[in-house]
Amino acid sequence: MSTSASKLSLLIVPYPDLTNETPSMSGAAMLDLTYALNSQSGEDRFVQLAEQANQALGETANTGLYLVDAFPMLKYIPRWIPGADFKRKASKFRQIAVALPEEPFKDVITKDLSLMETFGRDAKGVAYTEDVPLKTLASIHGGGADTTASTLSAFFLAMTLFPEVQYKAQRELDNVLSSGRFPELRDQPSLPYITAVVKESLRWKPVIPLNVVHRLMVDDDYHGYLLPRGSFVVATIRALLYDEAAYPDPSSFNPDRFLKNGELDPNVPDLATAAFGFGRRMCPGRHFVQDLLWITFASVLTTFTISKAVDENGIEITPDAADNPGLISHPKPFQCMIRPRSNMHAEMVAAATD
Ligand code: HEM
Repeated sequence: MSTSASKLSLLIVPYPDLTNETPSMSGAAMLDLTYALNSQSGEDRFVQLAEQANQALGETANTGLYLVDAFPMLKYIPRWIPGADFKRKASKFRQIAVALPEEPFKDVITKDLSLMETFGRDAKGVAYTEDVPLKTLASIHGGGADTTASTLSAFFLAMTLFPEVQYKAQRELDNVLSSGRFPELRDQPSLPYITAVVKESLRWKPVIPLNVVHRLMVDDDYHGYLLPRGSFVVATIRALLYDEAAYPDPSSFNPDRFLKNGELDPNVPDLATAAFGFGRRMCPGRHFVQDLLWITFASVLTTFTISKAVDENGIEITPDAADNPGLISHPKPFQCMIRPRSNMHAEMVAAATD
């Protein structure tokens, strides 16, 4: 076997469950972004901490799931009483919630004493205590990992189920990039279809379908309805992104809905306002993550083809497009095949990852 052929076979990967891979990919990216820490595998303690924290959040953040949400006095019952399972869970989750900010922060602060200097001072000129960077960095690390993994999985699922979209995206990439070159963010204006694939991935599989619950600080008026201070407000993000009037045939993965005459259509509602939440607490990572998704999708589609996996009889396996519900929603586990588009593309990937 020639060198390039052996490299190629190494890169052909049938993924038994792609949703297992994406959390390590995004977890590693978030660790690098927040703490400049390098993680090479999903076994990394800090990547796992973020995954565990998100699982805990998924189990607890749906208001009303536990009786204690409605009757706070239940928090005083002893742990050993039958039905007090929520207390045992809460103490386990608390350990994770404490470890998530503290462990990576300690790791970094012992190596880089200038971190506190970098964080600077508050508006009154007072130096921040360690609590501020500790919690700020953890909210970025924890907030970015699982959400991004969800959209990465949605993208691989869409490419498996909608090969015509993938083909169109690859044609655009091939036309714009001279062969042997990876895309760069500065190529964005020339690659509107890839931008539309990012938008459609965020719309097709809303990451936080019911948003994070908000509570009103003051009375509010909504079309004549009084919403008293203290009310919980649940924004149905999924309903907005599946609104037939704005997005006809919403279950189809159709990036063209964002385009007109080969350009992004400014008249299509800007979904970023819905997929990333609302008001003051709107996702602060939204600009960063859209670029991260763009460069990831563009690089993957430049070099790889994603297709259905086949079973032992050679029959294609069509993944179920359904979701695993939760505060952060993920596509159900699915199989797919990821292989380089050609020997040249295999060489490109091998050279970039050497
Ligand atoms: C596909 C990716 C992402 C989606 C769909 C998403 C979506 C959201 C949503 C819906 C919220 C709640 C907004 C609200 O309360 O109205 C949120 C909050 C937040 N997100 Fe994201 N997010 C993503 C990626 C990221 C990334 C990459 C980061 C960090 C780099 C991040 C950091 C945060 C933080 C810190 C909050 C809490 C903000 C606050 O409560 O003030 N997110 N995100």
